[in-house]
Amino acid sequence: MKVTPLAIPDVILLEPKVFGDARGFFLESYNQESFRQATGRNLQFVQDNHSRSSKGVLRGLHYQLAPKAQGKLVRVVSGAVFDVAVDVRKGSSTFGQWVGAELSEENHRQMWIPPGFAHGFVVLSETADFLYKTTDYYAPELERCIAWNDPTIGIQWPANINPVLSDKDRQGKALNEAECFE
Ligand SMILES: Cc1cn([C@H]2C[C@H](O)[C@@H](COP(=O)(O)OP(=O)(O)O[C@H]3O[C@H](C)C(=O)[C@H](O)[C@H]3O)O2)c(=O)[nH]c1=O
Repeated sequence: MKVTPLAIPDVILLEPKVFGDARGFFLESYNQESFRQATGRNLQFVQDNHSRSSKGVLRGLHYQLAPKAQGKLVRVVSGAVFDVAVDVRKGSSTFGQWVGAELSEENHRQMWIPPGFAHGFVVLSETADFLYKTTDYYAPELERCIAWNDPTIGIQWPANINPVLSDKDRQGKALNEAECFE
């Protein structure tokens, strides 16, 4: 597996080995020991999620506060998205900074987003199936949303997106008003 820490090195891009043959391909989408070696974290994931979105849908920027902060291991099995993580840990030297990468069925990339980061993505293809594992359970009462276009974060989303947002995401808070991690 190829392991690439991003500009905020806690966020890691993982590219599993793909075994192609005349039938198609095989890859290990998750291997606990490989993940531990790649991230130095021996984690238990407790939930698998799957969302399907059409082109231009933007989901995020979401995170759950402690004690239900979620680490996420995300991937795309059909289509393509631009995936983003934002450091919302007040004590971090990279607080308010973001990293992003294109995840797609073609590149098989996965992104490890630790607890303490807001997460979101925008769909680049006609549709995208987004699968991810989380290290804690869904806790809506602890879920928070930061505005996708907060100028103090300054995410460089792909050009010309006109995002389709949920009501919740349309009401995302500015980072300086949001409840963050200490
Ligand atoms: C996240 C979640 C949602 N739901 C229910 C709650 C709603 O009735 C429905 C849609 O939820 P929501 O609009 O919050 O889904 P997304 O906008 O895809 O939210 C996710 O999108 C961003 C990108 C994330 O990183 C989070 O994992 C998560 O916040 O599914 C559940 O039952 N369990 C869950 O774990």
